[in-house]
Amino acid sequence: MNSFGQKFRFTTFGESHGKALGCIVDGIPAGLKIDETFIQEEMDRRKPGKNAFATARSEGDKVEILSGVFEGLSTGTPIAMVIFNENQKSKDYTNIKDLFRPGHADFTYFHKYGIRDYRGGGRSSARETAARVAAGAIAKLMLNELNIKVQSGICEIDGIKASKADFEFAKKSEIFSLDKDKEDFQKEAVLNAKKEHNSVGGVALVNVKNCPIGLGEPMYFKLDSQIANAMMSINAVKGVEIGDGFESASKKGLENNDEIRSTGFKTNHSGGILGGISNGEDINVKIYFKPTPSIFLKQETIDINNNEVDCELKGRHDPCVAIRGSVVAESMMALVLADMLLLNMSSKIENIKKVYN
Ligand SMILES: Cc1cc2nc3c(=O)[nH]c(=O)nc-3n(C[C@H](O)[C@H](O)[C@H](O)COP(=O)(O)O)c2cc1C
Ligand SMILES: C=C(O[C@@H]1CC(C(=O)O)=C[C@@H](OP(=O)(O)O)[C@H]1O)C(=O)O
Repeated sequence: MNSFGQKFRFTTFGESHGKALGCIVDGIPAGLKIDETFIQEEMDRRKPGKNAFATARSEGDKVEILSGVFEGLSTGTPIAMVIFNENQKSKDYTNIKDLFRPGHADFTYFHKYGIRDYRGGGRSSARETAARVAAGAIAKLMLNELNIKVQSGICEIDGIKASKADFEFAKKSEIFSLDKDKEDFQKEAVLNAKKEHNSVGGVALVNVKNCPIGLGEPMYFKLDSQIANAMMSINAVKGVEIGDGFESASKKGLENNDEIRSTGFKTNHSGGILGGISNGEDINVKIYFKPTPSIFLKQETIDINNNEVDCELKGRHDPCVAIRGSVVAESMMALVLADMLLLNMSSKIENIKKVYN
């Protein structure tokens, strides 16, 4: 078992078809107001079974706080939260008991551990990300105290790219699309893939406003390396871009540099991070999700005895994991920033103010 973070630490437990999942969050200063309504709102944004664009598995994802909170305030001791599974229906998964689903973690889990919870992938199911969102909500409550805002949305589905990033619209969109004009095309792509028993990939954008200058350790715990680590730890994430990301490699220096004025940077190609340290501009990160591996088309695979067999899946699956994945990415960003704030607070406390406003 491992945990995430150095000062704001969390670890999760539980399986998709087990009794419950949850997390333990440690390192939160005492006296933080723990708004349970806000935690639940965050859970509701990610939870499955809400609409045609998510898996049909219906879960309430109600969070119960077991420890670390007294009279609505954090006590400075570990906060444990539990979410009971309600809609496991493990009989749906008997057909995958002995075979490895192409694109999923079955093959590697089996070979690494010699035992595998085949009920929907067990620990490898992104059901685990419910617990991350609960932990991320606590991180957000801390960030809110410093007016640091983390938001996200979908900028691309099946190659259909948003040409704007309207986070207010994304909050209302069923698929969290950042672009009102592209939303219908993106939705159509998801529904078509679903109709064809297939799946599509997508890209989420996470944006941070009011991040103070100075977060990030300059060598081995650079802010961008920690963000990349956090995002790549989410199921199905295959790439992370900071600022202009991969496009920077094909630009000239003059085009890519962000010129500096007394009022701040003129542009933000760097995505708010220079030398592994936040520069006070918005942090922008793109997260690339592959298409859902569990699809309902016939595929070739092997079973645990190395026999070549056909794989024909049943069950309930997201047609596009990027949609709910964007909420998870937002939570992971909040967790990284909360950790970095606590890590850098003692030496950088005087910098916990935005210089340019
Ligand atoms: C929010 C979210 C929901 C997901 N839902 C499904 C799903 O319904 N079916 C599925 O096969 N994979 C789903 N995945 C992806 C798998 O969990 C993931 O591909 C698998 O664990 C293998 O890991 P890897 O893709 O990171 O290599 C989901 C991922 C996320 C982030
Ligand atoms: C249940 C959730 O998502 C699940 C993520 C997932 C996967 O393979 O990642 C597979 C499906 O469920 P199961 O584990 O039952 O096969 C999704 O429904 C959830 O997000 O709460």
